[in-house]
Amino acid sequence: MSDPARLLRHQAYVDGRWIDADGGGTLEVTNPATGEVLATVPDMGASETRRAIAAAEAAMKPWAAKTAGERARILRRWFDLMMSEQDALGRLLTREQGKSLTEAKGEIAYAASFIEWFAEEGKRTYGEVIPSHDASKRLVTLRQPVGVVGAITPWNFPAAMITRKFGPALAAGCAVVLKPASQTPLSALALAVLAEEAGLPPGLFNVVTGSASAIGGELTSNETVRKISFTGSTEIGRLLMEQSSQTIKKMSLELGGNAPFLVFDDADVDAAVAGAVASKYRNAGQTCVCTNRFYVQAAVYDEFVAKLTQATEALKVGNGLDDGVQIGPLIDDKAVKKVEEHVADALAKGATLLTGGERHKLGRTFFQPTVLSGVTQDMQMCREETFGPVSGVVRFETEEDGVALANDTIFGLAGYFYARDLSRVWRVAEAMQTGMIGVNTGLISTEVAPFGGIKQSGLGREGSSHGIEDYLEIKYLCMGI
Ligand SMILES: O=CCCC(=O)O
Repeated sequence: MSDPARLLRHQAYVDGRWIDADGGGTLEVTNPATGEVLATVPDMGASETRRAIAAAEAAMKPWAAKTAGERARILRRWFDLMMSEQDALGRLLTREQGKSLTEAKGEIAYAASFIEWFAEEGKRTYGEVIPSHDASKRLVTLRQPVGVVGAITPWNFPAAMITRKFGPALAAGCAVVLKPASQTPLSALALAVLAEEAGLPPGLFNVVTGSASAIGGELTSNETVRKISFTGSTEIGRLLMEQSSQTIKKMSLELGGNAPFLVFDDADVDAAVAGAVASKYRNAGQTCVCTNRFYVQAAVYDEFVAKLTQATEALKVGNGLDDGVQIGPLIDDKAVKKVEEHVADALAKGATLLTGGERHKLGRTFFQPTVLSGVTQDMQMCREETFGPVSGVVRFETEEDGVALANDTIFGLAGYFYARDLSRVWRVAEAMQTGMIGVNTGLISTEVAPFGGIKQSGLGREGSSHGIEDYLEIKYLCMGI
């Protein structure tokens, strides 16, 4: 096993060099489970970002000129290194983010899977020969890399949200400037260490740490950047879209969700409870596809609520590095305050607390896994993402009512439902307004399927054979013969 210290970097990575901020400023990265300062990273801004963009532009030309197979071989080495360092990367991720080590190591495998998948997909970016409208002309399309990409990634998946963008971008022949979340830059820097060791040429993978507004402002206004790929809140996505409108950039936005989870009266309730726990409590409820609202049909409501409460009470809360822990701390105090606000709002409007409801006795940002029944659509927890370990359950009567409640939101990322009647399964799947649906399952994420939302949950798809499209432009050639 390698020395884990080699993966813990205190400098940003630009043009193949490890560098400090121009002004020497730094930001602390802390462990949310203990408060320990893990490292400091450079507090950079617009000028360092501009240099990273220039380096990316220069690096992209020879990279795009390579064959897809040549690019794939380097990406494959990066994948292999990530998998051989799965334990060290997972531990670092748990320490900066808080999720359990089992989930963190799972995230590393998930992150690596995007590199492996897109290394191969890069070989299949076919053009077309179009049957011509004119006997003296031949029509052909090429697919070419979009250009320099600005990527902005969140703290809840500090590794996988990076590779889900870098995998297709690099495979397509692009170069990327990344602004990782300030709470979790260490995984990003560790990935850069491994990319360098894999032989990725300098300038293709740049990590600029520091001020979100200054770095984001430069990425969105700089003409060299031809695409922004962002995962985070709808509010910030809107701002980035507005800022990018001046230079008309291509946008991939994976934004907020408010995922409904419906249980119909023909469902296998035990399976629904297992799916509910998997979907709701993943990463302590801090996942954009985590269930946010439960809707349960009247006939199975009491049984579902009782079993969900029992399963929730059995969850082990603690430091993600400790054995058997399933729920780690929330990312920061602001996150806990939002959860508290949603619980207080629900109770004030008539919901019933069945378990949890408060900060955990472990202190810091730990919160008790919570279940509330008698939740209604006007409560904050049905209107916006709670992003914490809180299950609010709403009762509904008819299938139409359930679907209408599920669709009553500006968001449309993921949705889930449990039902056994085949006609109902098709009706509900077609009627639900989300980009992804888990039917009789609470886990849907994989590199081989298209991930993304509709409505105000975003634009574009990541992962799958579609995920590389966003990093390619179609060029049409009309050839007179
Ligand atoms: O929270 C964002 C993404 C989570 C996932 O890919 O399942």
